[in-house]
Amino acid sequence: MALDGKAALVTGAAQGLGKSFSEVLLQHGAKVAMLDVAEEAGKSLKESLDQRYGADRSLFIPCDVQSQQQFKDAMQKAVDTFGQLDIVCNNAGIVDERAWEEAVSINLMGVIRGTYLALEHMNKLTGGPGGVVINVASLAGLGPLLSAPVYTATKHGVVGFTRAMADASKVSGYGVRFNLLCPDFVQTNILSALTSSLGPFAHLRDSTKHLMEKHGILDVSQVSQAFLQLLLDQTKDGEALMVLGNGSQYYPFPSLE
Ligand SMILES: NC(=O)C1=CN([C@@H]2O[C@H](COP(=O)(O)OP(=O)(O)OC[C@H]3O[C@@H](n4cnc5c(N)ncnc54)[C@H](O)[C@@H]3O)[C@@H](O)[C@H]2O)C=CC1
Ligand SMILES: CCCCCC(=O)CC\C=C/C=C/C=C/[C@@H](O)[C@@H](O)CCCC(=O)O
Repeated sequence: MALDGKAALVTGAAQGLGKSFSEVLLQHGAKVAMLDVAEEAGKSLKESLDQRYGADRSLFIPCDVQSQQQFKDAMQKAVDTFGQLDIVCNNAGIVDERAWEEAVSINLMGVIRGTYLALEHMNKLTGGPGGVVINVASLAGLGPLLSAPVYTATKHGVVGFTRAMADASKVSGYGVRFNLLCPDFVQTNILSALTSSLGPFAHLRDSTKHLMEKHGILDVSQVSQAFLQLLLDQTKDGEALMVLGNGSQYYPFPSLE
């Protein structure tokens, strides 16, 4: 299978998109370390996956991506268990326009933390095997959502950071590729909790609901198939794959050179 012998780590893996990414990785032969703060959901998922794929193919590690020590220890445990890491998906994220510092801490700082920790283990200049990092942004990382300005900021930050890391890696010779997944609306807990997530911008929820009606709502399986497409295309580096109701397409970033 396409990912035989590969070892992956996914954050926010216990539910929603991260759960779907973990299942696709296992279906295609990879071993997966699943990190999440949702311990019960994570343990339940691990039990289910053990039945389908065997206990040695996956690992659930309770981890808050806001904690440097927890994230460092979790990634080290994954490397100790699987021998190395070839794939890291920084997926964990929230929408919370009231507790906006937490949204920045998870959505942006957590992605930066996971990217830097992944590079520590993958960097060919320091004896690593190389690899690929896929950071989960959003269409809100490419265009603003007026009902969620901080969420928009975190996702725009993930886009800019990931593209800069791809360029830095190419010039430095790290042997690590960095790409972005930018899904449209997807039916997960984030969408279900939307009305309570917008804080001072809740009066603008109808604008986003109209956008959801216009764009449609994706199933997690549509996004995880795009995740696999991005993962398997080794020509992609510094690219953003948009996942839309009518298919997936790479965002045409303008050249500023
Ligand atoms: N659902 C949607 O419409 C879209 C979601 N996204 C992004 O996809 C990613 C996954 O979100 P969904 O699966 O939709 O939401 P979800 O709420 O179903 O799953 C998010 C997972 O992340 C975990 N998590 C939250 N904070 C964490 C932390 N501090 N440390 C570790 N794990 C943590 C949660 O426990 C949960 O299992 C997020 O980055 C989100 O911004 C992007 C575009 C669209
Ligand atoms: C706040 C809900 C976030 C839900 C999780 C997501 O990341 C979904 C993002 C999906 C689509 C985002 C589209 C952004 C479009 C903008 O470029 C602009 O066209 C929208 C203008 C209207 C508006 O701001 O509502």
